[in-house]
Amino acid sequence: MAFLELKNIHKSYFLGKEEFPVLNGINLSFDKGEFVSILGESGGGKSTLMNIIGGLDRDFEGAVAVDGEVLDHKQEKRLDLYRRKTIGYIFQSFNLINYQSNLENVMTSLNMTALSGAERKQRAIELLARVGLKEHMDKYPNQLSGGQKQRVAIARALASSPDVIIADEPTGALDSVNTKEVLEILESIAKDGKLVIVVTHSQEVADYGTRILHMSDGKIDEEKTLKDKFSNEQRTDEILSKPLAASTIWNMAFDHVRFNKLRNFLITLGSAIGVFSVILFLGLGNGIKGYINDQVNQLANPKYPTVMKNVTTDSKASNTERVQETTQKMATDYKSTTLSDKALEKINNVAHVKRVIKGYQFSNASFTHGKTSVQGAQLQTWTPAISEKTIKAGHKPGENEVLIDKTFAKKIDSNWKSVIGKKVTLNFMAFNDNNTPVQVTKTLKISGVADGGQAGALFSTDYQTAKESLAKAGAITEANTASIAVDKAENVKAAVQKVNSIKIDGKRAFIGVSIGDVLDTINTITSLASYVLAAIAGISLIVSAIMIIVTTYMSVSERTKEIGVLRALGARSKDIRKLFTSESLMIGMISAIAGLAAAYGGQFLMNTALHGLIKYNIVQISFGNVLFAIVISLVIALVASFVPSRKAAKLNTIDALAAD
Ligand SMILES: Nc1ncnc2c1ncn2[C@@H]1O[C@H](COP(=O)(O)OP(=O)(O)OP(=O)(O)O)[C@@H](O)[C@H]1O
Repeated sequence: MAFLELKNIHKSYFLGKEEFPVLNGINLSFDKGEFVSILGESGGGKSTLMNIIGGLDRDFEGAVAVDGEVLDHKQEKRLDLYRRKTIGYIFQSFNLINYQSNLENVMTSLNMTALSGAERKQRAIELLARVGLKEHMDKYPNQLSGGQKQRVAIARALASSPDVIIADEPTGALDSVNTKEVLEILESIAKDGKLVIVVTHSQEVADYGTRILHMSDGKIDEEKTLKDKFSNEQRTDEILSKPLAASTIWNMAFDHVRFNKLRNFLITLGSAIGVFSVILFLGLGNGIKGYINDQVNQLANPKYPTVMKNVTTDSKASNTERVQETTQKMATDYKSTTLSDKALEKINNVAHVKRVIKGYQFSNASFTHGKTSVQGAQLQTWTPAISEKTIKAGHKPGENEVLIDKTFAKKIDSNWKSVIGKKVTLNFMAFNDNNTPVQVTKTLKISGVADGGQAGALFSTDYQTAKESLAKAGAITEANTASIAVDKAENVKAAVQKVNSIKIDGKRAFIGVSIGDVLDTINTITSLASYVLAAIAGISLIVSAIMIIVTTYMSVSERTKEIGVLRALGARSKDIRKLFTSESLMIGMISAIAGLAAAYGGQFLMNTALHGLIKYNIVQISFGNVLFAIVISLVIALVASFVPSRKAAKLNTIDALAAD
């Protein structure tokens, strides 16, 4: 039984409906150890026949049997394996991969075998030595002569130790010296017990073989045996074949990214700028949020929410609107805004509330020291809700004492700390039981100086002192504000909710506000602003996606021939898809890393520059931001390469090999 048999092969090409028969019933048998030349006029169908034998063409009638088994051309997987294991291809135009060294070109075929990494390398070096090119193994194909290139191609074709070597015009591009050398190598391959089939126009080349077949009109019209076939003894160097490993595909993609340095650098730069700006804006959002939180927490103790009387009837009103209405009412209908002891008792009974601290709040107070005065200040009584961190000198107010704002202290004396112990006169308007305004005046000793920072001026007195002053002026002494001490920070929200749900006479009685609520609102606004800015910056990521699409398309069309070669070597269609996807992913990953590095650089510069001003790191890139940058870059790369990489995978191998 012959090793390779062609049974009644028919093949036609169609132009529209018109049929052009090329092969008209070919019946041939080949054995191992043969060196068969196929001669024939141009256009006679020799290459077409080779593509069928080589497992590149599946669209024909008839059968190809190897070792007695008929190949099922419908099974792509089976054909991939057949090309990988049984067939070695040598082309007229060498078809070496130009961004791989000669050694790597041979390794590409060996990477589809089960040999270990070290074994592959050793075999590649041995094969290059066999074709006389060991010392050229680290060169690239464009650094070799035509003859040398063809010898690298032969080494590659032999790499997986296939049983059949198909060579389509292997010496067509070579001079007579190189032709002879190549023919000698091909003959030695046949002597090793392999089947060598060579398509040629040259009688001289044909005469080198053991048998000549002549093709005419799609048929074998002449057959001549020149000498006995060489030994066809069973080879001992059979190598198990294996599909390309993901790591190999990744390495090939990396080699190609490196080969096209400038182009890939520019795309990476574009994408990295997108990642950089998005991440910097998100980091800035985090920083601003953190800064505001920090400022607010320096001002107020989150464990002490504030309570005012609710006077709003509109059930849909927000707490901010309610506070506004109560504050306004304090100036027109003061009595309606006071908190009776009985009402406050209800708050005291709420779970997690430890105690209720009564207080006052008056707007439009004035403070006078000698000729220096401040008008329209907000006065409040000291409560633990105010953070002691706000006190920059001195202490909180005790009996007949006042804590004044730093700006006012500076007006009194540029050495502002020296104002402590001095006297100021406090004046403000309160109301009596008839809602008639009464003037309250009190001279107080300055106990300390406070700084309200971004939140505004801070003036506070002791509650008892304020109460006595109100009583002396005949004004209402009931509290108009209160702070509640909650046992634990995590219970604040629940306690405030409960306070807000208390009803007296069927109406909502209180407005409880915690710093957490205020911060929630601020944080929402800040996040929103930073997301909007990041989204605007993100437009550049869309541009980078388009760039990746364009380059992947360019890459596919530039590398069409390479795709054909890889397929002829036995790479699967999904390997080709993975190759292009890996390349995009690599560019996406490098862009993400470069963009992140730049964003961290920007963070460092901005924080260093602004630290003197605000004593806070205003850009804070979080781990979540980093993760987001990486994920978004990879997703963009994946989406952008989706169509082009599929296009590459679907290319017809024969057409791809014929590409210029
Ligand atoms: N993809 C195709 N579509 C249509 N016709 C084709 C296609 N490929 C080849 N042909 C035609 O089939 C015939 C055989 O082509 P083939 O390349 O097999 O000939 P060949 O004997 O190898 O020629 P040459 O010696 O010039 O390389 C030619 O007439 C060619 O025009």
